[in-house]
Formats: sequence, C-alpha cells, structure tokens
Amino acid sequence: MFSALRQPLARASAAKPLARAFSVYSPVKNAVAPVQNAKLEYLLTETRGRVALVTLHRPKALNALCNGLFVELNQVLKEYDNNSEIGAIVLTGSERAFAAGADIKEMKDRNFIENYTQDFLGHWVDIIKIRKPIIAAVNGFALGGGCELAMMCDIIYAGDKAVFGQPEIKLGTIPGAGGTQRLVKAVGKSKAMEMCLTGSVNLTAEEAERAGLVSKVLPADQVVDEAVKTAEKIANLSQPIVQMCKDAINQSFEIPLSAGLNFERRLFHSTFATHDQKEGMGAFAEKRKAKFTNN
Ligand SMILES: CCCCCCC[C@H](O)CC(=O)SCCNC(=O)CCNC(=O)[C@H](O)C(C)(C)COP(=O)([O-])OP(=O)([O-])OC[C@H]1O[C@@H](n2cnc3c(N)ncnc32)[C@H](O)[C@@H]1OP(=O)([O-])[O-]
Repeated sequence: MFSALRQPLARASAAKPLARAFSVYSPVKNAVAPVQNAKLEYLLTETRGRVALVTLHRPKALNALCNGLFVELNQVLKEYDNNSEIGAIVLTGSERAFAAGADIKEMKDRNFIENYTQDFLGHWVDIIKIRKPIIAAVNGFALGGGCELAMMCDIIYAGDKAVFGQPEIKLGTIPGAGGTQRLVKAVGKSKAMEMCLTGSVNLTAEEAERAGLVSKVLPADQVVDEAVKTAEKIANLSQPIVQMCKDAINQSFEIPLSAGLNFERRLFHSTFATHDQKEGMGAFAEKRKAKFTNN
C-alpha cells in the first residue's frame, strides 16, 4: 500500500487533504480496517521543494490527538520517509494549537485491560521510527500528548505565544508518551517535576527556549516558514550522513556515554565509505560548493 501512495504524496503541492486508500483505526478496539479511497481527515500535507509539511488539522478539538489521527500520521510520515524526493519533514498544527493533548473524550471510558492487552498508545509513537529529521513548528497549545509529540520530533521551533505543559495529573492520570522521560532530559528534573506534578505550571515559548526544550522562538506567523527553511538546509545535505547523525544523537538518550562515544566513532569511520564524504571534504579543499549525491 505504501508504494501505491508514494506518487500522490510526492506530487502534492497544496495544503489540502489527499484522497487515497487508507486504513482507519477503531478508537475502541484498536482494530485496523482497510478503507479504500478514504480522505485524510485529520491532516493537511504539502511539499515545498525537498521538504514535506504535515499539518495536524482537527481545528474544532484544538488538534486533540485521536487514534484516527495517528493512523494517518504514521502512514503519511512513513510515505515521506520512503520517498527519496523528500529530505526532511516539518510537523505543525494551527496558530491556536499544535495539539491540546490526547483526545480526552475518546479515551475517558477505556479500561485497564483494554489498554494493556491492546497496548494503547503503542502505535501512536511510531514517529520515533522515522529516519528523516522532523522539525516541530509549534504555535499555541502543546499540552499533554501535544508536548510529548513535539518532543518526539528532532528540533522544536516555537511561536512566541506557544505554551508547553503536561496537565495529565489534573485528569487523574500521568503523561503516557514521554512527559516524565523526555521532558526531564530537556528541562531537568525539578522543572519537569513541577510541570508534571502540578499539571498547571506551563512553559512559555521563551521559558522553553531558555530551558533547552525549544531551539528557536519566532513570531507566530514565521514559525512554519523558518522551520521549512531549516528543513530545506538539512534536506540538501547528504541524506545518509544526515541519518547517521540523527541516529548518533538519538543514541545519547539510550546508552551510557562510553558506548555512545563508541557508536559515534564507528559511524564517523563509516562516513568515509561514502562518496559524499569525499565530495564534501574535496569541495572544501577545492574551495567550491559540495554537490551531494546521497551515495
Ligand atoms: C505522540 C503521542 C501522544 C500520546 C499521548 C499520550 C497520553 C497523554 O500523555 C495524555 C494526554 O495528553 S491527556 C490530555 C492533556 N491535555 C489537556 O488536559 C488539555 C485539555 N484542554 C484544555 O485544557 C483546554 O481545551 C485548553 C486550555 C487547551 C483551551 O481552552 P479553551 O481555549 O477554553 O478551548 P476549549 O473550549 O476548552 O476547547 C475547544 C474544543 O476543543 C476540545 N478539546 C480541547 N482539548 C481537548 C482534548 N485534549 N481532548 C478532547 N477535546 C479537547 C474542547 O473539548 C472543545 O470542544 P467543544 O466540543 O467545543 O467543547
């Protein structure tokens, strides 16, 4: 199914839902049922040069994250990951909300047995398997799962009115997709504890930048364009080397320093097996711009 979808995605140039074959998730049972020629209901997609721009589009619910949205998001991201015309991805929401968290109304009646046996949220986090860099362009609310989704991306740019928070505790639950883990690594234990334990201490965009959660704060109407510009820069570098670099940085979250340094050195060594390393260093020595061929 993915290869059949590749062409329509690669050609898409306007921000509108694409008609295609799709699978949808039953919110209750997590069962995948194939639906032919359904439309994207929760996303807008477009391509700008070598960058794919994916917009969460559930405006009436402030982009609350539901099962159907993740089925679409996973498929679209996988398509772009496999499309050699695309070098990087920008994920954004609306000016009012990147995402106001998991859909509370959809999940409120779930029970423990269902959650456990169906591994509720298991497939929601497939975004971390995407090999190409993903930049989150965040405006408005990034709460609960919205904050967690942004943290699963590789770089976060925030609009000046963005708000990051983990309010789950006020709903009688805890963050379920990285709020107690990635947030600690991004902002430190004390701030993460304060945010998660109170549910009401949020970070403004500037606070998030100071804490290291966000790499740049921009006027709200410039966030997406700036994210696309950065994504385009990355997309025009050597793609295998970009992927190795993303891999190496992500390893720093998983393994001890000595193992991470070893992993990094092995990847560094292996870049010398590529044509792009010869081209990149050769171009520097010859005082010309490198032309990478992804080999
Ligand atoms: C990457 C993988 C992610 C996995 C996630 C893991 C699990 C996660 O850790 C758990 C959560 O996220 S738990 C969630 C953590 N998040 C939270 O606790 C935040 C919950 N949201 C809020 O506190 C408020 O909506 C805001 C303060 C965001 C805005 O307030 P405002 O400006 O007065 O606007 P308004 O009038 O309130 O909302 C407009 C419409 O949107 C609707 N809607 C909004 N969020 C919704 C949601 N999450 N659900 C459903 N619907 C939601 C709202 O009902 C209303 O619809 P209506 O049909 O017109 O009634």
